[in-house]
Amino acid sequence: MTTTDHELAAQLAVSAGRVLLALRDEIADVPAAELKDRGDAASHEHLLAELGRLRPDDPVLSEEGADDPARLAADRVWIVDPLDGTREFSERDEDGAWRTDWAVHVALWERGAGLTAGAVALPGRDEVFSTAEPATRPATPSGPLRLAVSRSRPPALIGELAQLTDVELVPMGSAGVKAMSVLTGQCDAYVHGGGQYEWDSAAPVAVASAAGLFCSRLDGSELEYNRENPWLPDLVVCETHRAADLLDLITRATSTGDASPAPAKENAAP
Ligand SMILES: Nc1ncnc2c1ncn2[C@@H]1O[C@H](COP(=O)(O)O)[C@@H](OP(=O)(O)O)[C@H]1O
Ligand SMILES: [Mg+2]
Repeated sequence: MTTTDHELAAQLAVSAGRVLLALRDEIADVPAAELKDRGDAASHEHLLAELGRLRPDDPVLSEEGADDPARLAADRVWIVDPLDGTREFSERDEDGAWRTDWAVHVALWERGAGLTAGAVALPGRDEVFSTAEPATRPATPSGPLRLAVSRSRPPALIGELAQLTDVELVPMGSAGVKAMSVLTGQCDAYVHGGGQYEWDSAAPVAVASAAGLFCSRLDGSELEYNRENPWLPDLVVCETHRAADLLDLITRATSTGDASPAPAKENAAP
């Protein structure tokens, strides 16, 4: 039986997560920097090997690999972040348990259609969200807007939003974990500005969109993938009915200026 792209995205995100958990068990005592580097590399190698075996004609855009110029002419490109929330993967909480707010992202982009399949695995929680089985966001009680926000580098924009409306900030690591927190109802929105790359948001946006959530740039424009420069610095994920009000709020917050200039590319083409 052939595996669909939806199923493959989910299987690969889960199997890369297993590689990461096994590696961390094996080398738990190494310094955090080494754990991060070896985690990034092991998951990347696993994903590249499996995609090479199972989808040999499709180029891959990975945070951890040299950019493959062939992707710009390809009709199908896998966009993967082998370990999103790398910092959190290497850290323990105050009780000494490993943090669980890190993810594996696997997405498929197709020419003319955009993101068509994807999966976000949260291996530390034994969870996977994918386009194979789109989830439905549960109804949540009304109250302050619960915003998922970076725990290590919250964008200036978030402080400006908090001046304009009643918000509850919910800090956590990983773009995938934050986007999935909107899907599970833990948060009402994920708003990010100031920097990110296509691999940080591709799979979360594929999964969130398939589940009926609204996803766009901060100015409400479409998120575009497989661009020559993978810098994609901002993002909104929320329920559809909140989108107009939230984008209006973001416009008012950013009118005071939260410019996010593109840095030099970190994984420039060879
Ligand atoms: N200002 C910025 N510039 C570049 N990347 C950023 C960024 N802010 C967040 N990111 C990336 O987005 C992901 C989620 O970050 P955060 O948890 O802080 O929200 C992380 O991916 P990686 O862990 O894959 O590097 C992080 O590197
Ligand atoms: Mg990332």
